[in-house]
Amino acid sequence: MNVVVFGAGSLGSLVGGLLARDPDHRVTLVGRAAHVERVRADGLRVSGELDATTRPEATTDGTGLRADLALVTVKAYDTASAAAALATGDVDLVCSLQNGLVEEVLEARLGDRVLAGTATYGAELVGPGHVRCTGVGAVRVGELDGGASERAERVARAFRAAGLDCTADAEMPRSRWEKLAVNAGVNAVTALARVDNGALRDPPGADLAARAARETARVARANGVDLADDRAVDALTEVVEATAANRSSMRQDVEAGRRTEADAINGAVADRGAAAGVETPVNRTLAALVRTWETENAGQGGERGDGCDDADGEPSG
Ligand SMILES: NC(=O)C1=CN([C@@H]2O[C@H](COP(=O)(O)OP(=O)(O)OC[C@H]3O[C@@H](n4cnc5c(N)ncnc54)[C@H](O)[C@@H]3O)[C@@H](O)[C@H]2O)C=CC1
Ligand SMILES: CC(C)(CO)C(=O)C(=O)O
Repeated sequence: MNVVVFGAGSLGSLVGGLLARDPDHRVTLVGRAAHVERVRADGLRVSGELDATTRPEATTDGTGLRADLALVTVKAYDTASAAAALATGDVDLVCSLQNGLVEEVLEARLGDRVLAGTATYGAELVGPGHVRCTGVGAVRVGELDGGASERAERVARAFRAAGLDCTADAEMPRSRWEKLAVNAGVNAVTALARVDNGALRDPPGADLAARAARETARVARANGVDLADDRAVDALTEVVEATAANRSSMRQDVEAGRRTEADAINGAVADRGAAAGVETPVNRTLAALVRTWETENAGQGGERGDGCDDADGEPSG
């Protein structure tokens, strides 16, 4: 498959680097200058829980690209600009692996080429040309409205051919909201309290996170998605246990002084809840607290800490 990975930061570099292990795939990373230059010169190194050095192509220009599949791995707030860039090219399928409710943003610009996806691999960009795998997880892809899908199967086969764990999911709407419930419970709480995910195993963090996840399940049901409260809380509990030693992505953003994805996670739950007449006091409060922090602090961290600064590209939001 000819695959473009739009947003070669942590997750995009990991997934793109691993996909490039299959010589039958042609992989192109779209990223920032320092990272792109290093990948072109020395290849992409994957370390940590997986070990590989591969040679994907790399570019800073995401416009006019031709691909069978574009994986979108920018932060949620950069989704609209990624969609605009992809719309200038010739891409058959587009699949988000992001957190948060972003697929509708892609669909508005790119139409029914868009598949939904979730990823539980953990990734951290160490520096230009080098990404660390902090957790071997799994990828799910499927139709936004659910149902069996030949094109999702094709994408899943391409991932598996390169040794990634990937399933075509006929129940993608539920899987997507389940992942949202997990992120609604984990991300803002760990970012605000500055704790590892494992702190949510016990009260009071566990109770707060479970309330955010239950609210998300209620909003999902009001939006026609069959996600039971217990299933959302079980998913949360499993992820907290499996990632107990992790710094959540939102905590990493806050500690680095970067903008967060709170709008696409807790904010999206609160907004969809309001539209459907469902009260979401926990998600609304978490989103407001993170936004309050962002107003005073985000953007003051300067360096990304991985040497792959955004300063040489489009501003992030
Ligand atoms: N890092 C992880 O372990 C996981 C991340 N996710 C989700 O995946 C998404 C991406 O997360 P990360 O990889 O951690 O973020 P990241 O910030 O490390 O990577 C995004 C990259 O996209 C680049 N980018 C944005 N617009 C661009 C453009 N127009 N041209 C070129 N490059 C552009 C940014 O400069 C950045 O390097 C988020 O929604 C996150 O929640 C989901 C599962 C795991
Ligand atoms: C699964 C989890 C909560 C792992 O930390 C994550 O997706 C994130 O941090 O964004």
